[in-house]
Amino acid sequence: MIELSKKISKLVGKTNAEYSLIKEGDRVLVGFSGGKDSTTLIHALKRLQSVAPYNFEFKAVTVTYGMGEQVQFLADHCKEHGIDHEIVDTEIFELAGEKIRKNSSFCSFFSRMRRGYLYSTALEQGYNKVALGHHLDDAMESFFMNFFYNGTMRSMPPVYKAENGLEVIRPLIFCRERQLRAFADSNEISVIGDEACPGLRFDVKMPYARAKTKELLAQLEEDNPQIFVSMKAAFNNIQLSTFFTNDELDRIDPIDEEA
Ligand SMILES: Nc1ncnc2c1ncn2[C@@H]1O[C@H](COP(=O)(O)OP(=O)(O)OP(=O)(O)O)[C@@H](O)[C@H]1O
Repeated sequence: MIELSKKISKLVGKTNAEYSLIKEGDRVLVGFSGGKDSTTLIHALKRLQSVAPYNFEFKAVTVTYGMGEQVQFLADHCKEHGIDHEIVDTEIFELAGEKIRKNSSFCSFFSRMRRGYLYSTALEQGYNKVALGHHLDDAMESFFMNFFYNGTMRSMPPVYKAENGLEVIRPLIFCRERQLRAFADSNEISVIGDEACPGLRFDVKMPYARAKTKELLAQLEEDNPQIFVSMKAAFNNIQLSTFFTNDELDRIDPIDEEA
């Protein structure tokens, strides 16, 4: 029997309610890589399905890249736990060699292509939402990577509407990565490692920015264990008029913090 911690199921329930992620009648396609995050996600949704006062459907979908990946064990895992599952086989790996844009990281190329297959499968099969297993550490890392290396301030919202009309939801967005790792470990579920990005098989630009940012946040958290609490609060407390965007400036600042 799979044990989902109270903490995770409470966080998922709360996030779901606060952002109206899943509602009555929703059909949710879940991106299931077999990593610890999306493995937790399918079990968290299974649990939500059993306790929520409304009905919704979901199916786990695994996209393969055409690299001869062995994913039958993921189908077996879902079958064992009564979760619908489908494998979508693609040739992304072959395409990557030909089509990758200069200076774009291979991991982001794979991620974009994979997302495309998840979207088209959802649309073809009448799903209205796509759920992904991103968590709070992902949101913060992504924010700081963009901040430090890409000159933009952006992160990962709990929900957004894609151009094709699908809603993309992230029910684990307030869970810490270590909680998801603990879930997989304590249930002795064999998961695909985080280094599974197929881009790492090419001798090209590695995800240096992510590794550096992860390391930095871990160091900062050692000194200040509350740092993620503060960062999460900050994401709900954005004061646009204190930045440099001309259109957002108030012009009159009653308390000049820097004075
Ligand atoms: N091969 C795949 N097939 C289907 N969905 C995927 C696949 N790879 C990733 N996803 C989805 O995209 C999300 C983000 O992918 P990313 O590679 O950044 O995840 P990760 O942090 O390694 O997560 P996970 O532990 O779930 O693999 C995953 O949590 C999952 O929902």
